[in-house]
Order: sequence, then structure tokens, then C-alpha cells
Amino acid sequence: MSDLLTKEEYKAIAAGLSLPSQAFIDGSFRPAKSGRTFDTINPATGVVLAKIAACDKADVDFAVEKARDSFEDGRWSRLHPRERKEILIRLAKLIRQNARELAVLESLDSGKTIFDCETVDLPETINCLIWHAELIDKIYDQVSPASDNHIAMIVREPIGVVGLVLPWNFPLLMMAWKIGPALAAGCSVIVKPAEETSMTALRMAELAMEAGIPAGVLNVVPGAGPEVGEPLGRHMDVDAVSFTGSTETGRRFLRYAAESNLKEVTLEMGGKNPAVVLDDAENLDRVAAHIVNGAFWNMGENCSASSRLIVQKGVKDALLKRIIAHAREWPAGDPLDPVNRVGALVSKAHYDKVCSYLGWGPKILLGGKADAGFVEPTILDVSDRDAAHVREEIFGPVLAVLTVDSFDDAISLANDTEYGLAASIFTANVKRAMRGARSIRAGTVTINAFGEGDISTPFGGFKASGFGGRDNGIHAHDQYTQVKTIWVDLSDDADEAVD
Ligand SMILES: NC(=O)C1=CN([C@@H]2O[C@H](COP(=O)(O)OP(=O)(O)OC[C@H]3O[C@@H](n4cnc5c(N)ncnc54)[C@H](O)[C@@H]3O)[C@@H](O)[C@H]2O)C=CC1
Ligand code: BAL
Repeated sequence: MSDLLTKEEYKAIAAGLSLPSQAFIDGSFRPAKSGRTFDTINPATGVVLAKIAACDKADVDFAVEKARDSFEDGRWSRLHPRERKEILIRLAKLIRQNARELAVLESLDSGKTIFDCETVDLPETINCLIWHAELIDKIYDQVSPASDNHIAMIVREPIGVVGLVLPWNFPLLMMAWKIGPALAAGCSVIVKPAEETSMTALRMAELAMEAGIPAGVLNVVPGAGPEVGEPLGRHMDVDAVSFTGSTETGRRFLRYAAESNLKEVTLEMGGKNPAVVLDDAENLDRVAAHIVNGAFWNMGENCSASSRLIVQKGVKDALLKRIIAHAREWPAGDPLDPVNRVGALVSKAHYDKVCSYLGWGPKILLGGKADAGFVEPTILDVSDRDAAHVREEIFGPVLAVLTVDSFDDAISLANDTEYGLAASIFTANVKRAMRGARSIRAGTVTINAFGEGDISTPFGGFKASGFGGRDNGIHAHDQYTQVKTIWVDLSDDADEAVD
């Protein structure tokens, strides 16, 4: 906490912020072609922060045209990778210089706590950009084991113009997860921020221009999903879309691609992630801290949140006692007060959705209360394995506890979901830990911890949680490049040439 400011200091920064509101296309800020705007609201207060350009198909078409021009003339795509690296590192440094303001802007627009914005979102955003920048001049192409009469090169090329459709739960960080590898690879991008949280994406575009990213390469087009996301998904001149958000909208992007130009689609979607705690788990206090962090961090507005605790009955009471004690140490309140660990849910609509799961059904062990945008960390003891609280992604600070008799029952219940994004397993038995990790159908399984890995590890889901490529790690590079074979015939005689 030592680097954090006081609530009063954060409020003073908030009062002095200039709030970006226009679309950023071809290197300049501009209003929507229609002139329309929409309100962006501080969910902690209900106050309108700014009127954001409400873009639509006409703005998307213009942004794609400019992105295509920039891609084809090579002003970015054909730079030496070292030059792209240097500019992206400059962008990361500019973000670092402006981190405090960006953290406050993020917190105001999303309801996320300043604590998380300062300690997680901003540092990870910077780290992500640097990681992909540093990677790009160290990736080698390949030569296949062809005969002496041939050379077959397998080269990677930037895929082209890419649509990046973002969620509201980690606005800056998800933008970094996508623009980091896309820009490093040489693509030109159109970012579509979630309508709840457009401002940090627009500020990032301004910093990117200052860092030296050429006009047309990074465009940010704010607006509603059907107005901006759909035309992007259906555009005949967009080569790929990378999306993070709900499974329902993810399915739409597959339809858009199928009904247009069969663009590449990567989908990172929801989860109903299990945390399995077996009777032999060690250090229950530490386990409890991980469970609480997994369930309530970012108000549970996290696709990898541990929203189902699957606990073996021998350890249940002792664990729950500790979980409840830890959860009580997570104060909810003003997101700009750095003592708070639980901020406001992102919007009134989302608050209403989360509240619809409260006040009925399973026994409440903790919380269950909500007021004016804030929901207390809530723990429910659930006996019905088909309850909505167990099946549906609530995306709020609500933890469903399920009790099992055995390891096999725990793993079968962990897999009893349409989703498969993340899971964790807590046990002192290394064989069971590994058997569990291998048996759970999820993109990331952590052992004796809650986590998502880090920037070096691929992130994405199985089943209804994911489709196509992965974010993070070298694997992210695959989303934004395509593989080309260049076959060189070195033979003198025609018979060998057809080999
Ligand atoms: N990281 C994740 O896995 C996220 C999951 N969700 C889940 O989705 C639920 C609903 O949240 P929403 O904000 O409504 O998610 P969403 O999936 O509708 O929104 C994500 C992005 O898709 C865009 N979009 C929405 N409708 C579209 C359409 N018809 N065509 C093209 N683009 C469209 C949105 O404008 C936004 O940029 C949440 O309660 C949560 O369960 C939401 C956000 C992030
Ligand atoms: N947890 C990072 C990815 C997401 O929630 O969308």
C-alpha cells in the first residue's frame, strides 16, 4: 500500500482529469459521423462522466479503410521488428508516466477499485506491452526438411486488419492483451471498447500516437455492440477478430464470420470456474485466502473467477470458517478509497442482473446484501447441483459452495458445466493434484493457488469458454499472423522439379 495515495489525493486527480470522448481514427480524434453520443456513467455514483461518440457502421467502414491503407503501404507492417519493438516500449513507458491518471480514469469509468487499478491493471498492462515488444524480434521462421533440390521456408506474416472487441471488466488490460501481440506482429487494428468503459482505450490511443505508432494503425471506435461490433464482425475487409466477452456474443461473431468473409475468430468467453479443495489440503488459512481472492477479486467480474467452491466434506467446516473470516477483511465501498477491495459493479444493468441471484434459493453463509451499485461478498451453501447459482455465470461477488464425498465426485462436479476456462485444485497429494489437473477440462488449472498464470502462459478456454487462439504467451502471436510456405525449386532437371 505504500505507493498508493490517499482517497483525497485520488479525488483531486479525478477532478482534474480531461476525459477523452471522441473516436480515434487515422491518427486523430473525431466525433461519430452521425454526431450522436452516449453517456458514460460512474457506476459508483450514477453521475454522467462524459458523452462518448456513438459510432456506427459508417465509422467502422472509415476506420477499416484507414487501417487497410496503413497495413498495405507498410508504414507499420513492414517496419523492421526492432523498430516496432522500440515504439511499443515507448508506449509502455508513456503509460507508466501516466499510470496514476489512467488508474483513476479506469476506476471512475468501471467501478473497479483504485487498489486493483494501481496494483494489478496498470502494472500488468505495461508488462504485457513490453513482453510482446521484446518477443517480436526474437521469433525465427522455419525451414522444412525438404530434399537438397528444394528449400521450403515456413514464414509468418501479419494477418492484416484486425478487430479487437473488448469487455468492460479489465478495459485497459484486455486492450493490452490484444494490441500487444497484434501490433508487435505488424497488424493494423480497430479496437471496439465495451460501451460501459471507453475512456482508457481512447487515452491509450492518444499515448500510442505520442509514442510514434503511425496514423491508421491503432484506431478506437466506441459505441454499442450491434452498432460497432457487428459491422466489424461482418466487414469483408477485416481479416481477424479477437473477442473477449459473453458466450452469447461470442457465438454471434462466429455467425458474422461465417456470413461474411470467413475471417479468423478468437473468442475468450465466460466461465463457472471450480476451486476444488480436498480433505488433505494443507494450510487452510492460505487456501481460504486464495478462495476469497479467486471469488471476490474485481467484484467477481472476472471470467476466471472461482465462482464454485467444491469442497470435500471432511474439511468443509474448518475451511468455511476461515473463508468467512478472510472475506470479512474485504471492505466494499468508494472505489477511489484505497482501503476498499470491492468496488461498484460496472453498471446499473449488471448490478440488477447480479442482484437477481440474491434473496432466494441457497442458504446464505455470508453477505447477500446489495445497495446502490455495490454488492457485498456473498457465500451460498448450495445443495441443488442444478441451481442457477451453480450453473450460470453471475459475474459478481457470489461464491456457491458445493459439498462432495470423494476425489472422483469432486472432479466429475468440476466438469459438470458448459464452461471450461479455469480451475484450481488444493491438495497435498501430488498424484491427485496432477490427476485432477489432467482430468479437469479447462484452459488453465492451478494447483494450490488461484491464478491465471502470467503473461508468458497462454490463456483461453475449453468448451463454451473459448474458441480459436489464445491470449498471452507466444501462443497469442498465432492469432495475429498466418503461416505461409515459400517453396524454392533448386533442381536442374524437370523430373525432379515436380517432386
Ligand atoms: N471476460 C469475460 O469473459 C466477460 C464476460 N462477460 C459476461 O457477459 C455478461 C454480459 O455482459 P456484456 O457486457 O453484455 O457482454 P458482451 O459479450 O455483450 O460484451 C462484450 C463486447 O461485445 C460487444 N457486443 C455486444 N453485443 C454485440 C453484438 N450483438 N455484436 C457485436 N458485438 C457486441 C460489446 O459492446 C462489448 O464490447 C456478463 O454478465 C458476464 O457474464 C462480460 C464481459 C466480460
Ligand atoms: N481475467 C482476465 C480475462 C477476463 O476476465 O476477461
